[in-house]
Amino acid sequence: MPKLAVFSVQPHDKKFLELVRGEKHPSLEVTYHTFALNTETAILAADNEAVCVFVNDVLNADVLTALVGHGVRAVLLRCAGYNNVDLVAAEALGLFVANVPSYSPAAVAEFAVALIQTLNRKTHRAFNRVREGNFNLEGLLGFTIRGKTVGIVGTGKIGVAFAHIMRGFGCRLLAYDPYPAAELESFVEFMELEQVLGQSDIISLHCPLIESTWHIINEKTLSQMKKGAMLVNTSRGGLIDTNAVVASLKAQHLGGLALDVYEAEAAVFYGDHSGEIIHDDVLMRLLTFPNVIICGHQAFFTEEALEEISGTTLHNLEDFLQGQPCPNSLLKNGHLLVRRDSHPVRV
Ligand SMILES: NC(=O)c1ccc[n+]([C@@H]2O[C@H](COP(=O)([O-])OP(=O)(O)OC[C@H]3O[C@@H](n4cnc5c(N)ncnc54)[C@H](O)[C@@H]3O)[C@@H](O)[C@H]2O)c1
Repeated sequence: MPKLAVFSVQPHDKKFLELVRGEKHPSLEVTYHTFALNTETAILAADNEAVCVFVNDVLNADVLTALVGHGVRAVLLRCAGYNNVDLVAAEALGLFVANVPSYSPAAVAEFAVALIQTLNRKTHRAFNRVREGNFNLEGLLGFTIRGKTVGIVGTGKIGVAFAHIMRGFGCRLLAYDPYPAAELESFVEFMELEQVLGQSDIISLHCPLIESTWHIINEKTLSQMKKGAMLVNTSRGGLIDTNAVVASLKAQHLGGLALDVYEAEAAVFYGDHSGEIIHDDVLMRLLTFPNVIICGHQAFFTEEALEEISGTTLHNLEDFLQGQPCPNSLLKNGHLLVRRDSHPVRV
C-alpha cells in the first residue's frame, strides 16, 4: 500500500485531499502533519514513498538528502511556485518532483485586484468605521482606476489573467517579461522593466522567485517608480527587498503597498500569533502604515483552486507510482527541466 506524508497541513488541506483520496485513491495511506518539513521533521517521512509539501516547507539539499535516506522517492508540491525546492540537489538524488502549475490563475489575479481596490477605496477602513456608527468619509478618498496605467511584471498564467481583468477596468497596460505572452500583444505594451516602473500608477508582480528576480524591487527600482505609485505582490515575498520598501514608504515615494506574500513569511504565516509577541520588526513596522495592506498568502484560497490542487497532487503521485510520464514533473527523466523561467533559487 503506497504511503504519503503530508506536511504543513491546514484543516482545508486535509478536507480536500481526503475527498480526492476517498474517491480516486482509496488504497493510499496518508499521514497528516500540521508542522512544516525541515531538517528536524524529515524523520517523520520515514518509510513513505512520497512527501507532500506547501510554499513554506524547506526542501534544501540537507532535507532532500535526509528524505532519500528515509526511503522517500517523490516530492509533491501542492502549489505552483517551487522556489523552496533545491531542484539541482533533487536531480542529483534522483527524486521525482512535481508541482501543480495551473490550479487557478484567475483566483490569484482576482485577489490582486481585490487588494488594489481595498487599498485604493479603503473598504477595510469603511467596514470598521461604519460598524462603530461613524459615517464620516474623511480619510477614505481613493482614485478612479479607469484611465490609469497598470504595469505587469511577469505575463505567465496569472499575469495574463490579471491583464484581462485590468483591461476590463479601462486601464492602459504595460508589461515586462523576458518572454512576453503572445496573447497579450494586441492590448498590452511590452517594454523594459525600468520603463514599466517609470510610467505605471499601479505595479503588480506576477513573476516567479528565481535567481534573477530575487529583490527585483529594491532601492534602485523603487526610485524608478512614479512618486505615489501602488505596488502589489501576490507572487513571492523574496521579489521585494522589504527594508527598501519601508524606506520608500517613509519617504512618501511609494504611495501604497499591497502584499499577499512576504519574504520572511515562513515564521508567521498560516499560524495564529495574536496572543504572542511577534519578533519580526520589519513586518510590524509595515503594519503601522495606513497605506499598506497585508494578507497571509491567501490569493490561491478558493474552493475551485483547492479542488484542483488536491486532484492534481494525487494524480502526480499516481503517475509516479505507475511509472507513467507526468506532465507536471519538474525533472524530466531525472534531469532538470530547462524551463524558460527556471533557474531555481538555491535554498
Ligand atoms: N499568492 C498565491 O497564493 C500564489 C498562488 C499561485 C502562484 N503564486 C506565485 O505566482 C507566480 C506566477 O505564477 P504563474 O502561474 O503565472 O507562473 P508562470 O510560470 O505561468 O509565469 C511566470 C512568468 O514570469 C516570467 N518571468 C520570468 N522571469 C522574469 C523576470 N525576470 N521578469 C519578469 N517576468 C519574468 C516568465 O517568463 C513567465 O511568463 C508563481 O511563481 C508563484 O510564485 C502565488
